[in-house]
Amino acid sequence: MAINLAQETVQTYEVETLIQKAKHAQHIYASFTQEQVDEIVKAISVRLTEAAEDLAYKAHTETGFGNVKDKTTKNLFASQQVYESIKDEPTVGIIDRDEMNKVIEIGVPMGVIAALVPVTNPTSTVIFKTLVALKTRNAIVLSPHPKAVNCIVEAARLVEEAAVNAGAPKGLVQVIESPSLEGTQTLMQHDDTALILATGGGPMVKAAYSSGNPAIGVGPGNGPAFVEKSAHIEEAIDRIITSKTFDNGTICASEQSIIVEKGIKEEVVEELKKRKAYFMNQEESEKVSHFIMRENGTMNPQIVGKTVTEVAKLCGIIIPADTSVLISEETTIGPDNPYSREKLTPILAMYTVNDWDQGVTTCNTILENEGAGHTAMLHTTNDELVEDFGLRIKASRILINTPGTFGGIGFSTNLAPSLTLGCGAIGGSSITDNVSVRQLMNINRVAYNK
Ligand SMILES: CC(=O)SCCNC(=O)CCNC(=O)[C@H](O)C(C)(C)COP(=O)(O)OP(=O)(O)OC[C@H]1O[C@@H](n2cnc3c(N)ncnc32)[C@H](O)[C@@H]1OP(=O)(O)O
Repeated sequence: MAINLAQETVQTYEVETLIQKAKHAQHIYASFTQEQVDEIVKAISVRLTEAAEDLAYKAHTETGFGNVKDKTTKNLFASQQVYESIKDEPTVGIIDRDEMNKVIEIGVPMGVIAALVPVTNPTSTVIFKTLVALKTRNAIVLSPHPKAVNCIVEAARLVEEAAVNAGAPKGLVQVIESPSLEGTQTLMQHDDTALILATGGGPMVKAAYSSGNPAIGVGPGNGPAFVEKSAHIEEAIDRIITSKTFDNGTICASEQSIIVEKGIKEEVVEELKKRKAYFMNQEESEKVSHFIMRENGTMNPQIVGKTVTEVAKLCGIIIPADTSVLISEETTIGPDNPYSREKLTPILAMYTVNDWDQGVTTCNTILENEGAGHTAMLHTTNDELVEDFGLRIKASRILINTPGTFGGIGFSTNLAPSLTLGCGAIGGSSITDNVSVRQLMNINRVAYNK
């Protein structure tokens, strides 16, 4: 007990030191001009683009999740696409003058951002969160998931180095190198923490919300993909398989179930089989079901981000070597049916519905079970149904004819490119936006008498 207390005190002290270093650097940085800030952000983008593959390799080796090729793409998405989307955005001083309404907007930094970094997308999340934090003249303290510390520390080191070389004050990017519950809580509850960006497992996100500081948290996803009867089936299945297999399913906007109208089911199944989906029989489904969740009701890290072959081996089922995803046909939705929940691995549930209305209801029941406010997909060629789906579905990102993984993060859609996706009030979040620079600065307004 005495040893634990001593360790906790050391960790609290370390975190306190990191926050003070970040705070000091941010005070200096707050006086930087837009041009200076933009040079720094550009330098980070260039350096982290160069390092994308190496960091992907390190993230894969350390976590055992996903694969190097897709992690490289995720890193490049953060260093290039996120950068492109923010580079011309004004964030310093007067950012807008509305002459007609006589309102002037002024961008003000928040201060020190506390950023939780998940094990599923570690290095890409570091690149994303540091870019948006530094573009808005904030400092950032990163709290790594304990199983991805080394790659997160390395990514943060490269960001800090690039920033300093481009003229930033030392200390804007800090990392907790020995993460612990105690240390993370100290960070989240600290008076000098301006905002928490919490991406990760449910308990961590809840802890962020109860810290007493403003927080933007990302709840679980559980995206249903509704293949409606007018859908272009070959394209729809191509999108779903590409999305679900990307980095072995680690993106929270990825598809978790397919909802298909019974009139087109046969064609959909045929197309899925063409794309090497493996339909499990009841016995196989039962075996795999025991590995999806762990006893505490959260996702089992043994299957997260693994290849379909690894999952099959672990669960004791035999599948063809070229299998893309495992599919379990389901009829029930609820906390006790793991197939109806989030599975960040190449496993999908499939539900058959009679018609459009039942399909929409099924999507909502799945989201109410888990993932409310996150993401849902519709595959259709009928524009009228798109609006009906949009009006009825309980998701912040309602994606049409696009892969969930890429559509949700703004890679294949025009949503803001982001790796932190708001889930709205229904998902326990204050916003439905894809987080970007707008959510990381305060906007003061000068307003004249009408
Ligand atoms: C856009 C996007 O795609 S974001 C994706 C974000 N979504 C997710 O990460 C999915 C939800 N995550 C999970 O379910 C889990 O993290 C898993 C299954 C992926 C991994 O499980 P595990 O390796 O067992 O880690 P788990 O998240 O349960 O945390 C283990 C411990 O690390 C701590 N921890 C987790 N994240 C952090 C963090 N960022 N900083 C400090 N500590 C952390 C947890 O509090 C927990 O502590 P405890 O053991 O004292 O309770």
